[in-house]
Amino acid sequence: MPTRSEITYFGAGPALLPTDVLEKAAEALVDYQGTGLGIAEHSHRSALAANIINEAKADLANYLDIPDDYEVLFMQAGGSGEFSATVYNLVGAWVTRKQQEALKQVGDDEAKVAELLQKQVATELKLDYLVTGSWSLKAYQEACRLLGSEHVNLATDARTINDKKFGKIPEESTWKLSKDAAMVYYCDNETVDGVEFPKFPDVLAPRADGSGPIVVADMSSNILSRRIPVKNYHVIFFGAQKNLGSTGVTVAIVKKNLLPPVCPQPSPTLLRKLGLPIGPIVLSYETIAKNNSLYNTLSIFDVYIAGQVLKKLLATYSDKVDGQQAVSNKKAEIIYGALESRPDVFKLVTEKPFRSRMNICFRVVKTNDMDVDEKNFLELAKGQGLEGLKGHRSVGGIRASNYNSIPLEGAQKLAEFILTFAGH
Ligand SMILES: O=C(O)C(=O)[C@H](O)COP(=O)(O)O
Ligand SMILES: N[C@@H](CCC(=O)O)C(=O)O
Repeated sequence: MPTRSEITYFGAGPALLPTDVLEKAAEALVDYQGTGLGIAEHSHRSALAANIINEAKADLANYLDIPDDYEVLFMQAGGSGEFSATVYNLVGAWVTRKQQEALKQVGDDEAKVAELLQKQVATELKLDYLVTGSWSLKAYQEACRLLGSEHVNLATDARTINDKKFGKIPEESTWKLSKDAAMVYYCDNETVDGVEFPKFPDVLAPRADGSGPIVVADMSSNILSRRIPVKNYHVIFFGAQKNLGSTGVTVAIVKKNLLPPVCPQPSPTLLRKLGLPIGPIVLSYETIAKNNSLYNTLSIFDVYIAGQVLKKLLATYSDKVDGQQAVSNKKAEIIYGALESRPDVFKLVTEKPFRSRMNICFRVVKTNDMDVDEKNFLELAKGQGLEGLKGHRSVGGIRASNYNSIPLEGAQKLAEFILTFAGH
């Protein structure tokens, strides 16, 4: 049986966590700070739980330079829960904005306001989706399920320019963005398909006066690995189980102008009148923010692990996320470099400018039987302690997930294995 130190785990999520964080968490699970009780036993409403939440929030804000006009929320329904949460909350915010405008236009007459809003919902309510991989596709499908596809605009579908497969991002000039969309949604890094936006899209940038598209991004699999212009977004969400911590918490970074007092969610009565869906209370950003992430029982143990990972990142990199970004880029370069040096054996799935630094997807063609070659690759890799390299079941192939906890030596070891496997 291999020991932990003999394995480099390239799984896509849940992913490797730093060993010292796990050792400390294991102690905390039995006895947290000499209290005689474990961290998963203490009340989530205790002062120590509040400290853990507040420190994790502050450390995340520090590491990513999140401006003061954003709220950090710990939520619980995973990335998939956020596919729904973003729809409910952003549609609600759109209705509130239109309601505020209608009040100015027709005065305080409830029936007239509702009538005007009904017309606007029918003719103007649109959510824009940039579909560049399996996860943004799922988010798009969820929006269609909740709202009806007449309200969901597929602003771009990357498969249309790549032989019906994901692997490229269409030119921004071809995106069909709606006027005044309730949100423009995209997934910054597609875990399954290995596609990452090289930078924030120019066409979505805010104007000089701060106005512009309402941008929402899923950063589940590349958060904490590069600097992001937080101020360009209204919502950034991510599951913890790749770069942040253990499965069980999902973070939403929400711009405060989506929350009360600026933008309270519409009443359920109004939403019912408008025929719009009413979200579960546990997915309401407003409710979670009002309760400092403790509307209902939260796994403080998972927040604690996330907090410890952040403390380790802050202690390792004096320049915070920039330091990690340099290391992440270097590790990706090492692995891609090895693969690119043997195009006769390895076929990279993603076009170069859009290659994910986090999920490196490729096929192995050494003989004329790819299945056998890939099985062989995985088996030999495992023999070297290189695990978790199997591609997602929906697409097959090989995928090396290069998250923050993979050390530089781990990337080097994989690169050496790649070259040895290719042979002469
Ligand atoms: O984006 C990914 O990669 C993911 O793994 C999803 O965020 C996972 O979603 P959930 O399983 O947490 O719903
Ligand atoms: N996040 C993982 C697992 C997703 C799943 O299969 O549910 C992946 O993209 O590979």
